[in-house]
Amino acid sequence: MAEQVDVVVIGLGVGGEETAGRLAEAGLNVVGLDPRLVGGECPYWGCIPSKMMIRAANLIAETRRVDGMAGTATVQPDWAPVAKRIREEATDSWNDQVAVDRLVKKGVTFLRERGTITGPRTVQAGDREFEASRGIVIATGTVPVVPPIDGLAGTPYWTNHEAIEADTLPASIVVLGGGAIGLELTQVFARFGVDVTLVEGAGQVLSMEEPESGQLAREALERDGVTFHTGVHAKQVSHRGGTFTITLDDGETVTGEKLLVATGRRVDVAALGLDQVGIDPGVRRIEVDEHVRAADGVWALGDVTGVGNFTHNAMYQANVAVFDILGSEGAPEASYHAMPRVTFTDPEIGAVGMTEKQAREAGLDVKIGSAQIPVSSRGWIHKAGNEGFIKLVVDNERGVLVGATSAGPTGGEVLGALAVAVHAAVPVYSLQQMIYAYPTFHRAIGDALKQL
Ligand SMILES: Cc1cc2nc3c(=O)[nH]c(=O)nc-3n(C[C@H](O)[C@H](O)[C@H](O)COP(=O)(O)OP(=O)(O)OC[C@H]3O[C@@H](n4cnc5c(N)ncnc54)[C@H](O)[C@@H]3O)c2cc1C
Ligand SMILES: NC(=O)c1ccc[n+]([C@@H]2O[C@H](COP(=O)([O-])OP(=O)(O)OC[C@H]3O[C@@H](n4cnc5c(N)ncnc54)[C@H](O)[C@@H]3O)[C@@H](O)[C@H]2O)c1
Repeated sequence: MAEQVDVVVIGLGVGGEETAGRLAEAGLNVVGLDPRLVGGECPYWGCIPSKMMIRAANLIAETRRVDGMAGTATVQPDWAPVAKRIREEATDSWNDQVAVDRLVKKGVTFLRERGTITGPRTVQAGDREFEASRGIVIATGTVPVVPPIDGLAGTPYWTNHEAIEADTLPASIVVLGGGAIGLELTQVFARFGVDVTLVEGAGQVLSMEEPESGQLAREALERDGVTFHTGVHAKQVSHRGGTFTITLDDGETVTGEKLLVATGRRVDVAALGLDQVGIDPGVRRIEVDEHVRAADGVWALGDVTGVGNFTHNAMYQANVAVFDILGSEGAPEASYHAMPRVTFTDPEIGAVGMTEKQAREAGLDVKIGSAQIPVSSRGWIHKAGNEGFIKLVVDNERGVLVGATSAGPTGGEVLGALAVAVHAAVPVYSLQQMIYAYPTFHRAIGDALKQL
């Protein structure tokens, strides 16, 4: 006999945890299910520990910049404090008791179980079944893509989990995939003295962003000693005597003590019972409308929707779902035209909205404005580590920005101003009349606007 509740949330990563907690605080009877850790990828194997690693790696790089600018400094990189901080401060050694207690305190019934949809409003969790009168929220995230490369399966390759959990670093590593995960971790490893070889199948790294961004990231990582192979795929992998040997499809071989597979993410919903609610179980992502509804009485949010694999998107969609489920007045409608994203390499590469290519493919009358950070006043003062640029993508017909990139020492922070401009469709004329504080990095936005 199914137990009666208001809402069942399947998956308690950042999106599901937020949704379950807020609905329970609003007085609904909520069941939250997750067989793994409450909080999901971001706090345990994603954003937070990886940014701790990046903070440490950037300290090393900044120290190396002292020479010639502020005296002399030497630094002896040591992974031990980084691993300790990740274990003790970020993840509690991958124990979610604090998060579970927080959720339960909000009133959520938490079960460490996998959820399976068994009917339009019913979910099985272990030996219990729940009937959710308001509906079901799917927030099951993604899992790493492991390409079907000959010999790869069965080898002790790393995904982001093993990379984040590493107590010690190898002498060398091959990184497969030059997206956000590949680039961020590659730079960390390289700055801690690991010999890194990065293999990217596309013609350049960070291929979804502006070509200038990929070029900038590559040059920065090459300065850190990274070797790149772009436009080639791994054809064969072997692991013998503690060494990975990867044969590429151009005939070259690369070797490393470890192999990190960072070739993207995929949804894993085949066994979720989506057919019970009229959704094809073979989907590559669960499509949602502006209220993040996926079907009658079903909401989906976060990475599983394929809108953008970012914590801020999961939180954004969670907010939309909460308002809709509660039937609140003035419920917000989701819009993704100003989706921000930041790759936390040094220089940081922030972007919002469309790239130039996407805008042209959308048939817009595109105009581009750009500025180089090293020749801006702040960039020139900054000197060592000042690489970066601003690129603005304008819809000339509407006279507004539809996209922008901000790369540089604080590229992710400077992005904030550009995100507002794209989000609110601030007229370019108005942006041109703004006063940009001197001498800030964000003042380069004003320089780029002068070209329009
Ligand atoms: C190395 C790395 C670095 C990252 N850095 C950033 C960053 O700096 N900024 C940023 O915005 N994003 C970053 N991300 C992405 C971010 O982690 C994700 O976008 C975010 O975690 C998505 O949240 P989610 O709730 O959709 O899914 P997840 O966090 O993946 O959580 C999904 C949960 O669902 C559970 N689940 C799956 N199936 C079931 C089922 N059938 N029943 C019950 N539970 C189930 C899983 O166990 C999991 O706990 C990073 C990711 C990685 C891997
Ligand atoms: N700072 C951030 O916000 C942040 C950081 C890390 C991850 N993330 C999110 O996590 C998700 C996963 O990150 P990711 O870097 O794994 O994925 P990604 O999709 O960003 O990049 C994967 C890369 O691997 C390449 N690739 C695919 N198959 C390959 C193969 N067989 N050989 C060589 N290269 C191959 C692709 O061309 C692509 O460049 C991303 O969607 C990202 O949004 C975000």
